[in-house]
Amino acid sequence: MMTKAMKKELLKINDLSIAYNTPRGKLHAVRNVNLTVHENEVVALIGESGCGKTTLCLSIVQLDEDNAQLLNGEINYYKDGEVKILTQMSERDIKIIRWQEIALMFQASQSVFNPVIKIKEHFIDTVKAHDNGYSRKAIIDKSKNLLSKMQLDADRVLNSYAHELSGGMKQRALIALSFILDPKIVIFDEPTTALDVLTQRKIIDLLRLIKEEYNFSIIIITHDLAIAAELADKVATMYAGQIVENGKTEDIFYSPSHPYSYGLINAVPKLISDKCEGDLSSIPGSPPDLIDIENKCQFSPRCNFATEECFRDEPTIIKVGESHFVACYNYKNVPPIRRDN
Ligand SMILES: Nc1ncnc2c1ncn2[C@@H]1O[C@H](COP(=O)(O)OP(=O)(O)OP(=O)(O)O)[C@@H](O)[C@H]1O
Repeated sequence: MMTKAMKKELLKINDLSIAYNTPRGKLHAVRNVNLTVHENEVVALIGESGCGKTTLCLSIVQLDEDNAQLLNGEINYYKDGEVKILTQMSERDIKIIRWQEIALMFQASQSVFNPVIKIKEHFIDTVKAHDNGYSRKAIIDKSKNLLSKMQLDADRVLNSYAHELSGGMKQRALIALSFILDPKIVIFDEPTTALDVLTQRKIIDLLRLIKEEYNFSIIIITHDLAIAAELADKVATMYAGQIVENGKTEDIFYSPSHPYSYGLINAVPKLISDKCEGDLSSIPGSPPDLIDIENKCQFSPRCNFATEECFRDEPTIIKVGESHFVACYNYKNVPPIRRDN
């Protein structure tokens, strides 16, 4: 059996910085990010809106907006002993990687379904676009299998138009679609946001089931820390374009070392007990303007642990434990999360 320590690296983001060109100047949406995703690992990206999570994920498959600019760094994808530098690939080559190696399901993904063609044709088109030589029958069989795994009536869904399905059914059909080419990584950006609580619960349970059966990695962006706590092996907290903390899920949720992670988790007091509800809005203040970035810890104006040096210099990320990294001068002062509250 392969232990966690032996897991191979699949994706490696090295010192990545991305800015948006705006009329006010460069908006630094992703700043010096390092992140590794291993085979079969679930990585959750957490942090308030506007911290750079979506920009980071879009850059993995070069789907950034036109005004986005890669300032620095690279993203490596490892396959069969070879490394592919995603950030240097031509549009033609990256198109082969998308869906086939790295599938994406973004916030607005439900609109991916063209309203005038049946769901069945979306599965067929996606496979055919990658020229795999599958017959129509083979694609339908595989689609049925995946849709059934998502606990949908496969025949009905395949023969429906998107508007004939509920939001939860569409979302499950999309998840099935994202697996159709056996990708090695699936990126989910807020996969359950627009859904009611019961449907959210169901989708998370199904994701966990499908995850147990297939061998792939997940990067999940979520505002819902309960989802991160439940699904992820590793959590990266983003703030003002940076990963300010990164570690095993247990470390982040029970012994966070960054005051921002601590604040996010404390904003959801029942996170690790049976009531997993809450949002990320309860840390006073708001993230900084990413155009005029000062040389200081970006979280310092909102931080209860800040000292003089936090306002003088931006801390770099350092190792504070096995697989645990943090960018904070005062990480030692951040208390563990109490489990009994
Ligand atoms: N096309 C764009 N042009 C200019 N600025 C942008 C563009 N897209 C995003 N931004 C800005 O980049 C920053 C990072 O945004 P991003 O969407 O990556 O954050 P996020 O953490 O994913 O937030 P959310 O959860 O709301 O999607 C924000 O300040 C956002 O306003």
